[in-house]
Amino acid sequence: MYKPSDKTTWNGRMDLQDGVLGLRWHQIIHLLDLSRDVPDGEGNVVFLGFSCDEGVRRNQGRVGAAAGPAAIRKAMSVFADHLPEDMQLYGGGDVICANQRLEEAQVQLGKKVEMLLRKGFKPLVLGGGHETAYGHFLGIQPHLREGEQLGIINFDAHFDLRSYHQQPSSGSPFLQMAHDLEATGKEFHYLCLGIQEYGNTRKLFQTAADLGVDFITAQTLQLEKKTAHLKKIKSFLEKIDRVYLSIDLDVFAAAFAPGVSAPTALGLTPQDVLPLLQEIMRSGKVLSLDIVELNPAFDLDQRTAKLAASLIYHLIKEWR
Ligand SMILES: N=CN[C@@H](CCC(=O)O)C(=O)O
Ligand SMILES: [Mn+2]
Ligand SMILES: [Mn+2]
Repeated sequence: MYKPSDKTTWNGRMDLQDGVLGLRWHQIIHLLDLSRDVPDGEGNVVFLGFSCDEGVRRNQGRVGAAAGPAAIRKAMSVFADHLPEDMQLYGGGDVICANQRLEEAQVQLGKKVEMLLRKGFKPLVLGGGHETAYGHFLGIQPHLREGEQLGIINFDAHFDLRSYHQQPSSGSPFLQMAHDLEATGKEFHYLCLGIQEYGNTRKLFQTAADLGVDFITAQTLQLEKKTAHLKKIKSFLEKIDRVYLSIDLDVFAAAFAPGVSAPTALGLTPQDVLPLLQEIMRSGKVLSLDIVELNPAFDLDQRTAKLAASLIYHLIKEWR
C-alpha cells in the first residue's frame, strides 16, 4: 500500500560539467521513507503520490490515473534548480491503491498527510483520480485547530459533489468532506473555479446550491475581467483561516490537458489559471495542495504531465 521514494523515480538529464550551476531537481531532492521516522519539515514541500484510479473506475471514467504520480515526477525531475538556498524539496513516495480497496488507500493517504503536516511539511499530493481529494482531506481535518475555518478551493470543470450513497468515487469527494465537516460542527466553505455547465447535471448544481457552494464557470472566468475574479477569491480567503487547494487538470482545455480521465474541449488556458493560483498561494493560508486526474495513457508528448509539473514549479515559489 506504500512505496517509499527511490532514485529510480527521480532521474533524468545531467550537466555534470557545470557543477552546482547545472543542477536539476532530481539531483537536489531528498528522498524519504514515510513508513519510518522523518526529519522536521521546516516548512519545506514534500511530494506524495497517490497511485489510484479506482474512484475513476467507479465513476464510469477512463482509468489510467494510477500512473499519474510517476509521470508528474518524471516531468519535474529535469527542472533546472533555481530554488532559494533555504528551500529544500522532498520526495515522499507513493500510497498505492491495491485490489480496488479505495477506502483503505484513502485512509493511508490521510495518515501520511496528517503526519507530514504535524512534522511541519507542506504536502503536495500527486494524484491519482479526484478520489485523491478525500484521502488528502482525511489528513488535513485533524490538523485544524479549534475554531479554525477550512476553505476548500477546487479548480475543476466539475463540482465532484456526487452522492456516495452506493460507493465513494472520484465524483464524490467534496460531498464526503461537506458531511464530515458537518458531523464535527464545522462549516463547509467550498469555492469551485472553472465549472462547465454542460459537464454538471441540474442535480449537481442543485446540490451545490443547497450546500452554499461558491463557483465561477469557465466561461465567466474567460469572458470577464481577471480583477473581478481575484476580488471574489480574496473575499473567500478573508472568511477562512486555512486553505486546502485542489487542482483537477480537466479544468484546462483539452488542447493543454489531453491526458485526463474526462477531457474538456472549452476548458481554461494555463494563463487564465496561473495568476489565480498564485494569488491563493501568496495568501499564506494554504495548508496543503494536490494536483489530480492526470491520465498518462491519453497524454500527448507528456503535455499534461508537463503542465502539471510546470504549475507545481511556479506554485511552490509562492507558497508562504
Ligand atoms: N472526478 C470526476 N469528475 C467528473 C467526471 C465527468 C465525466 O466522466 O464526464 C464527474 O464526476 O462529474
Ligand atoms: Mn474533479
Ligand atoms: Mn473534473
